[in-house]
Amino acid sequence: MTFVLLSLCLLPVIFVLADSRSFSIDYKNNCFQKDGKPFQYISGSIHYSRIPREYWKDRLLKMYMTGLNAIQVYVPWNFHETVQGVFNFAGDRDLEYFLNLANQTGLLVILRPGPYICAEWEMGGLPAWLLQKPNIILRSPASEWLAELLTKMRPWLYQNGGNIISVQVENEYGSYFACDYNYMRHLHTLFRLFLGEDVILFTTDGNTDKEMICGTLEGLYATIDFGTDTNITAAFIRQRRFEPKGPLVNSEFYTGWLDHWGEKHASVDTVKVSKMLGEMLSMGASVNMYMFEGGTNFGYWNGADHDSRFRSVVTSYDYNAPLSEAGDPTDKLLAIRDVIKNMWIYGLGFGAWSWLSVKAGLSLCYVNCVQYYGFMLYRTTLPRNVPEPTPLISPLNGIHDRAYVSVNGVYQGLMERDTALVMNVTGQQGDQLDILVENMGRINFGSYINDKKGLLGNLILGNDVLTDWSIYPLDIDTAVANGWLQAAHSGSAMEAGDGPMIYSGTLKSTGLAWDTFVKLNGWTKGQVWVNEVNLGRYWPQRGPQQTLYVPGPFLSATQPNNITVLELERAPSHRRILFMDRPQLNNTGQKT
Ligand SMILES: CCCCNC(=S)N1C[C@H](O)[C@@H](O)[C@@H](O)[C@H]1CO
Repeated sequence: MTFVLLSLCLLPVIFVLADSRSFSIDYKNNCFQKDGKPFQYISGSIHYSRIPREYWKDRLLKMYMTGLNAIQVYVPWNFHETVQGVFNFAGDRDLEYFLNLANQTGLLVILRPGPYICAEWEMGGLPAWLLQKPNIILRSPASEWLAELLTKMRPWLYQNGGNIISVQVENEYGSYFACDYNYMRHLHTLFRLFLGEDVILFTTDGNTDKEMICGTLEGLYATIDFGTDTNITAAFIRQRRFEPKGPLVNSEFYTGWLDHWGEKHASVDTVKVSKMLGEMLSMGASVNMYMFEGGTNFGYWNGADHDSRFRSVVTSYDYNAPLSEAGDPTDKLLAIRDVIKNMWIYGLGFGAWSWLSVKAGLSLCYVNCVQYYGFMLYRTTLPRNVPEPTPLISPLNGIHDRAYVSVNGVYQGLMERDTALVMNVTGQQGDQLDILVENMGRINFGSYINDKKGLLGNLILGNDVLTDWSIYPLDIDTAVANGWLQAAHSGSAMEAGDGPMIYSGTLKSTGLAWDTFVKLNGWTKGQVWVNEVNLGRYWPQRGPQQTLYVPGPFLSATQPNNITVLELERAPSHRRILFMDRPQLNNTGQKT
């Protein structure tokens, strides 16, 4: 059976009333229509939650200058409702300001409000406080959040005078084990309730029959996603099985890929990306490039994956994307720009015809202690003398995710989820045992997203089950923001020893506040704050990322900048950190 994939969209002679705006699907001519004329979008993903507000305009302009006519945007629920019932759309969370900038820049918007978004973002965008509810069922309707968000978004719909041309419901739901059509129907009802009947609602799923079968729903336009290792024709044939008519759409064409700690920096070939983009566009497909600008997982916002084992995503979301993490154009961007330019040169512009779219017995985890991110301290005493090295065991793999162990303040070593479930300890009965537990980001994809953090199971020392824990949520971010740590350390030049230690210093202002990249050469693993901003995690010993991006707006050009480093394992005797003019994202395991 031959299959016509060309999506010719001939120019119909329709006069559109000046003040009527519409964006719809033309099922007869297999394309989108904008104000009655054929429309093919060339879009790029950009996540405002990963870029300082001061740089949004810069990134959007660069995307426009590349030739894009649309952007695709995730809205992370936990970014806007970190604490239940407290909605935050200010500053770096000012979504409407971002939409307005895009509008001013001439970019249309494909909005993806989830409520689950995946995105290598903490718990796929779902707020950690959901896990406080016993027996919570994740990926469920989230009516209050959707009411709050979608009510805000309605005026931004294209047909209402804004720039949102379509809205995605959920995210690759077909990849989730549940395959619950009633959940998707409930979301569909909510989206229509708050957004009205006109906006295009769509789904995106991976390029397999199972994913498309479980992720699609009558009334939601089915789109597909795939990268450079895919046969375009085969993928669009699969989409056609679910949408026999209407535009061909690749909603996530992977221009790069994500990095996990300990793995090689991802890289996707520029020639492959530009060649496939050109082929899809010449078939008349609408394409969104994922990512076009990746940005950074500041603070604790990185997610994690769990296939054979837990794998935490690194701080940089550079993604080997056309615009680098710091917003610099790459050769990949230039190649993409040429592809799009050629589309225009051959008169395939959109105006013509577009081709061919806690005094417990057992430790409590984070959310029960009302701390969702970062670090928790679990403290108890040794039940007996252990003069000889004695195994401390997490029998149920209950370390979520890394534990730094000290006895009477002397560092003993570390334990790690999936990979280091036992270590040796010595001490006297009654000695203080401290376990500092680090949350390395909640799983954002697949069946394990209900990813609770902390000590989730008993620890056993020799033959003794350890109990009588005291639990301390460590709000280090507040301590840094209030300068409590500088005061605590002033004058006490502590020896750089092993184990968790806070270091602070100042970066003298140079009259400039430009972008820079901090390199912690010889350090092991920890967290960095510049002034009161938590830059994210560093782990040069494991790589591949060796530097952390420091956006200029985080620095002062006139005042000394406070730098705070929480080193979790071992600091170098020199205790220096470097501020460089370029990133280093591709060295697995630092070469000290
Ligand atoms: C390692 C498994 C990654 C699963 N995620 C996949 S396939 N992806 C699809 C997902 O929709 C998007 O949010 C991103 O998470 C993207 C990967 O960058």
